[in-house]
Amino acid sequence: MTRIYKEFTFEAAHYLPSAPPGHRNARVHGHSFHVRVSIDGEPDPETGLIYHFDDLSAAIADVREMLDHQMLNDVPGLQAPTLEMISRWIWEQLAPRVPGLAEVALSRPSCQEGCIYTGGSSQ
Ligand SMILES: Nc1nc2c(c(=O)[nH]1)N=C([C@H](O)[C@H](O)COP(=O)(O)OP(=O)(O)OP(=O)(O)O)CN2
Ligand SMILES: [Zn+2]
Repeated sequence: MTRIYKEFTFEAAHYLPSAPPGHRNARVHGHSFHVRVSIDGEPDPETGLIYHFDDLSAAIADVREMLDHQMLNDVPGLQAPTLEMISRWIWEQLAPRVPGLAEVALSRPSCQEGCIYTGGSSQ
């Protein structure tokens, strides 16, 4: 198995509805997010490609457009925009059009924290 990946960044605002009133996480604030999207597979013997980066870039651009400079809480499906939920949401957008999707790794470099979603159970 071979893994390829593409990275992108976006800036967005959010608040955490679960935070207690008055807590700083309950107030609207912004973050810079970094995302790495990974695909597993075997290179096609003819082309040498698992999946063309141009196709991955096109799928990522559509997802980025929905997140960049947005209020994440207003994005359908992101009413609780934690790293856990955003990484899962990115997976759900990409999975129908990216064969072999293996991992969505989302981080906030300024906070030294992140989340890795690899699909599977929603429990
Ligand atoms: N398990 C999780 N815990 C928290 C999340 C999360 O997504 N998953 N998110 C938050 C808030 O978004 C909060 O803004 C993050 O706060 P913090 O870790 O304190 O980082 P900073 O506010 O210091 O980030 P800066 O960008 O450096 O200001 C809380 N918990
Ligand atoms: Zn935050």
